[in-house]
Amino acid sequence: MKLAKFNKKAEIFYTIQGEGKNIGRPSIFIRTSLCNLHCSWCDTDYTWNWIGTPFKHEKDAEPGYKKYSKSEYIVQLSVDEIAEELSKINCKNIVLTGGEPLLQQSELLELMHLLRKNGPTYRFETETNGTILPSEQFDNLIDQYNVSPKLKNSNNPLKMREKPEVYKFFSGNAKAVFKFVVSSSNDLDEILDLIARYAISPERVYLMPEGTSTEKLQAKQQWLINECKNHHLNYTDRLHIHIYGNKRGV
Ligand SMILES: Nc1nc2[nH]cc(C(=O)O)c2c(=O)[nH]1
Ligand code: SF4
Ligand SMILES: [Mg+2]
Repeated sequence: MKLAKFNKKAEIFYTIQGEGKNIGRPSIFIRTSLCNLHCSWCDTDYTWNWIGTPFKHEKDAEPGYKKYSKSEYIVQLSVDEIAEELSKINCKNIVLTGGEPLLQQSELLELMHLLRKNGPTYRFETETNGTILPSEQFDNLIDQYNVSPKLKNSNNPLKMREKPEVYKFFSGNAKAVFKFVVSSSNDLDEILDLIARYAISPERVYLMPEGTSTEKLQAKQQWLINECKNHHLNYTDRLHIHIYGNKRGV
């Protein structure tokens, strides 16, 4: 499986879930590489913004920002090697993230199989951008989908970011919760429109401010919480940013 490479090793880390329904829960994160979308504010751009690709990123304006080389930012690990890494950590809540983890769902399925066989108390969550259908076998093993539909503010073309059959699948799946990244007040109408069109129940929706610093998150907090109250949606912070800052592996 292709995982994000960090300090010459696979980006597998034990921390607390910083976002959404299980905020605060001790969890092991496995960060897969590769993504099928290219959000201009993505904070894991080292999983997709490869040298030679035409994708734009907010950080293009920063002096010294460079696209990534696959050999420096991808590490290939077998399912057995990943299971071996996980066995060293005393935690059974696994969060599959990326990039877009469902691009490698057959390998992740194998990993979940293997882990459950050896430890039936393992629990699996996957983060996903909601554009790829999980297989029936994957759906049988996963416990929770954290679906994060991408909006206009991500700068992905509509045809790539909104896959109606996939949104319908997740809307009808009781294991799915939805997490919308909110950049500005312009995003609200678009979110409410998606919730209405796909009949997503409000108690399964989390609105999360976009930002990779406490200052940026707090600037949106009061306003966004008011919108959550108005529309009976949940607010979620990005707890790990407040605790650790914008760092990898936390
Ligand atoms: N602590 C922590 N919580 C997270 N929740 C979602 C994350 C992600 O990058 O997918 C993430 C992450 O990178 N760290
Ligand atoms: S879908 Fe997620 S990982 Fe992919 S570019 Fe967007 S924010 Fe980054
Ligand atoms: Mg993240």
